[in-house]
Amino acid sequence: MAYLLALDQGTSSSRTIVFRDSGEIVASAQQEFTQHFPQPGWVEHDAQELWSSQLATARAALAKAGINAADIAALGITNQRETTVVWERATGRPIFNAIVWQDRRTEALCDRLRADGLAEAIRRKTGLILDPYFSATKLNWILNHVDGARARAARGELAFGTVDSWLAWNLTGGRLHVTDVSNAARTMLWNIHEGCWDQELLAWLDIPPEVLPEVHPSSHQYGSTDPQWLGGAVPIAGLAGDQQSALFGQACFEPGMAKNTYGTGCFMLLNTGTQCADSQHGLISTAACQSDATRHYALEGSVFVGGAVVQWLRDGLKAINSTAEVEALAGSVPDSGGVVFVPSFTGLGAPYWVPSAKGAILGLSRGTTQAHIARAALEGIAFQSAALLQAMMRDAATPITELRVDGGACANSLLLQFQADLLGIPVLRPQVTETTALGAAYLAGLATGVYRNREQLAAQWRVERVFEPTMDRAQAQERMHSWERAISQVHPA
Ligand SMILES: Nc1ncnc2c1ncn2[C@@H]1O[C@H](COP(=O)(O)OP(=O)(O)O)[C@@H](O)[C@H]1O
Ligand SMILES: O=P(O)(O)OC[C@H](O)CO
Repeated sequence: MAYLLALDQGTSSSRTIVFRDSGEIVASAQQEFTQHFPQPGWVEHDAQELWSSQLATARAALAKAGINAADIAALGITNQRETTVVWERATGRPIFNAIVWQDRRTEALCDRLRADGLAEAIRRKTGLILDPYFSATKLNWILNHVDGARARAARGELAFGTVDSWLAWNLTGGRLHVTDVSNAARTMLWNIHEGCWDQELLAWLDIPPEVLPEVHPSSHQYGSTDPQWLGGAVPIAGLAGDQQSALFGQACFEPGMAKNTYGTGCFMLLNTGTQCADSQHGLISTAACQSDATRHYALEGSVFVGGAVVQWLRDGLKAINSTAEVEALAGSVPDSGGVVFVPSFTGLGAPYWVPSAKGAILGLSRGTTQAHIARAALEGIAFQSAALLQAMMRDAATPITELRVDGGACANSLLLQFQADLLGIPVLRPQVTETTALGAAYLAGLATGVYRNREQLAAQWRVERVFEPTMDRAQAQERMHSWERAISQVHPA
């Protein structure tokens, strides 16, 4: 029996999980960190806090499991993607807060690139829709706004990385400046067809190549942790963006298999195999996890506010004391009473792509209570995900017959039942819903010989509950229409 350690650096919290090679959870530790909102539409994290909270949870998880570094076969890192860190190579100090994927400050730069007619060329090279979401414009912003950064970057004094790079750098005491294909694909600087940093993109985005990390497959022997951190050297053998990692952890290895992760945002990914699909319906193409020289791809729909709307019910509206309470509150009324909640607090992502959209609660009446709003908030998560699946079904070569789900908000059965009702296909919740972390553990285990192949991993996937659609299809369609009407009010065409 072997143990694998997964470091899962998410948007809302840092988490570490110790897995047995069977995929069973042995112990876990989690720590929230500060969200900084310096201006409307801006979202930042303190990169040092990301690292210190991640390290604290790694140590705590090992202690809870009663094991030490020598017992760990390998560790994998998975992370919130696109979030951009720039640090000094000499000192390891970040020169600015991490600019988080949700941050919209680079909208004007995106508009300029669009006006220059570059959106389509960027989409062809990267699979991405030109939007502030991705790292490139955030990196450009840091280089332009931090005193002296541009000159220092050109001299090779600065390193750029997504959060996986930043953690790998710190874990190895500054020996490794690396990332994997699934993270590189989110920067908008990586050519997903050729598998390389793209010189034209670097020129358009004004990024000096000196800042870039080395890129490897997601399952790869990257190096070892500095013994000072975990009490011994542990091989780092997996890096992956959290959503591609979840696709891997859900064992969606065959083309046509899809998963939706309900975390801070919602991310639906469909495996398209070795074919890079070209979406006609507002989805993006992205690199899936890679374990050898063969490139794999996924179609993705990204919803910027998913479970975060429940945090807003807790922290903003103060309708609940804990996120777990939302199910009981929403379940205390039979329906949303005509309320539709569009939770686009940080713009609308796929398939609409409206960076400037704001959230809205529509259909209020004298009878509306917090319970109706809570229910409409959960429905808003499901409506956004259903719009993604509809787009995916139109784009996909093969029909999607079921949806595997995971992430913090998938604990909510009311949400998943409504999701199945809207979609008209079964929604499958696995026994291990920490599939993001599991994917990273699997990638690390594959690179170090703990596992032989993907088939062995697929055999370990177990369902906990299947949510079958029960709603009449005409009613489901009418509900989707009410959602689309609300969207057109938030964002008049
Ligand atoms: N019972 C619940 N119902 C709905 N949402 C929930 C529930 N429990 C947690 N959440 C939401 O799930 C999110 C956390 O999920 P998680 O997968 O840990 O996110 P991340 O990886 O983005 O940090 C939070 O936004 C939280 O509000
Ligand atoms: O931290 P999560 O789970 O909300 O995931 C964030 C995504 O990676 C952003 O693209």
